[in-house]
Order: sequence, then C-alpha cells, then structure tokens
Amino acid sequence: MKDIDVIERSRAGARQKISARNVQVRYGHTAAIKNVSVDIAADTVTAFIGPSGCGKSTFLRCLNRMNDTIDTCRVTGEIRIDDEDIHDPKVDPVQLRAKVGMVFQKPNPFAKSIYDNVAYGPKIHGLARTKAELGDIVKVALEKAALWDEVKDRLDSPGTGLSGGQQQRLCIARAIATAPQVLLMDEPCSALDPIATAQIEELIHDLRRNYCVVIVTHSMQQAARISQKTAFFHLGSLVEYGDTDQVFTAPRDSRTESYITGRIG
Ligand SMILES: Nc1ncnc2c1ncn2[C@@H]1O[C@H](COP(=O)(O)OP(=O)(O)OP(=O)(O)O)[C@@H](O)[C@H]1O
Repeated sequence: MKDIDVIERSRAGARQKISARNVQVRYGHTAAIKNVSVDIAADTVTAFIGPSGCGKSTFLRCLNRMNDTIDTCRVTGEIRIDDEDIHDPKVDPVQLRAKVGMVFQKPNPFAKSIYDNVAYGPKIHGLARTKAELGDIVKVALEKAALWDEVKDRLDSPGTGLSGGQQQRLCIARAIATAPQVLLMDEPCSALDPIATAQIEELIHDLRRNYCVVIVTHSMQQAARISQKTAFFHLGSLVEYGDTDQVFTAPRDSRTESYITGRIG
C-alpha cells in the first residue's frame, strides 16, 4: 500500500491530533524508521503493532521528542501536534513532554512518596497556585488512574512500595497530572500479571474519552481489545493503518496478514 493511501484511510472520521510526514529515524548509520507518514486521531486509542525491532518504540518516542535524549539518534521529517511543528526551535521539549506524556514498559516511580510522584510534574510546570490546588490535582490524577481508593490513606508512603500494577497506575497518574493531551504508552502491561493488565486496559478504555492514547503492544489480543485504530509496522515502515477491526479481520497487505496469523514475527 502506498503511503498516501495509508494517510487517506487514517483521515476518515475522527478529529486528527497528530500528523507525521516522511519521518525517518537513524541510529548512527542504521535506519530504524523509513519515511513514515500517518495521522493519529484525538479521543482514540491507536495501537502500534509489529514484530520485534520493527521500530514501534522508536516511532512512539518521536512523538514527544524522547529520541532527542539518545546521542546517536537522528530524526528527520515533520511531526505536528494540533498543527504545531514539534521540532520548531520555539518548542521546549520539556513542555512538549508535559503535553505528550509517556508511560514506559516497566513501572518507574520516583523514589518519593506516592503524593510527591504525582505532584512533581504539576509543581515544576507551575500548574498549582496553592497547596490545596496541588492536592486537588494529585487527587484527580489518582482518581483518573483508578488508584485513589487504594492509596488515599497512605499518600506519604513510598511509591516504590506499591505492587507492580499499582506502580504502573501511579506512573499513569503522574503522566496525567500535567494535563497532557496525548498519552504515549510503550508496552505498559508487559511487566504486569493478568489482573493488573486487565485494570490498566480498563483504564486505557476510560482515558480515551479525554486523551489521544497511542500504545505499543506485543499482544494482538490487547490491541484488538483496547484500540480503535491499529498501525502495523514492519522493518521500519508503516505497512498498514486502519480501523482495528479491519486490520485484524481483513488486512489489506499480505505482510499484515502474515503477522496477525503468526507467520512472521
Ligand atoms: N538506543 C538505540 N541505539 C541504537 N539502536 C537502537 C536503539 N533503540 C532501538 N534501536 C534499533 O532500532 C530498531 C527499532 O527498534 P525499536 O525498539 O524501535 O523496535 P520495536 O518494534 O519497538 O521493538 P520491540 O518490539 O522489540 O520493543 C532496532 O533495530 C533496534 O535495535
């Protein structure tokens, strides 16, 4: 399928939040992402799937310029969020990452209290004028992350003392606390047991109402359960992008079909 077809298909329907054009990523001399163009919808969960090493995480990290932190990594092409070029010199990457939050594979709470884990972002971005306002932000973020009831009586305890699933919800609360518009999730359930995974999946389902969620997952069942759009990457290229139902039931590209039927990957 031609790039342009992929874009046209992705445009149908929902309001677009992210628009990427001709994005290429190299680590030193090695190309990891080759000329990817895609539009990602607001208020939608978009899943990135594909075999190991195909560039899903690399492309995800382009969306909030996390690749800037890797010395050998060079990103070219254009990425716009709400029509603003994220590589424009006037864009501060730290501010961008508040707007485009990220949750990683392994829960990584700070060595701080539960409260401080969530309060940290709003504090450094000056989102609260008073202590009471900060407290409200923390409470709302923990509620949205479906963790409040479990931690409300021990907000001063270390975040690292929570279970794996709770730690991941804490990291989601931390990302939400800076009022992001986009939430990037890089295999957020891979370190979790089935019960914690189900809780996070339910949470992602609810988050979709207010956020553009982009999730990298190795689990096709997970992508089918939680996403409305699916992008299939292969060898650094975006091979197919469309409604999740269509990608899984009637893939247009033979490589997608081979992947979802287990012949490659
Ligand atoms: N920091 C890095 N330095 C050099 N090469 C890297 C780096 N990160 C990723 N790569 C390479 O870029 C390519 C794409 O990797 P990436 O992690 O984006 O793929 P992926 O599809 O997310 O893989 P997985 O599903 O295994 O996590 C791979 O060849 C990988 O080895």
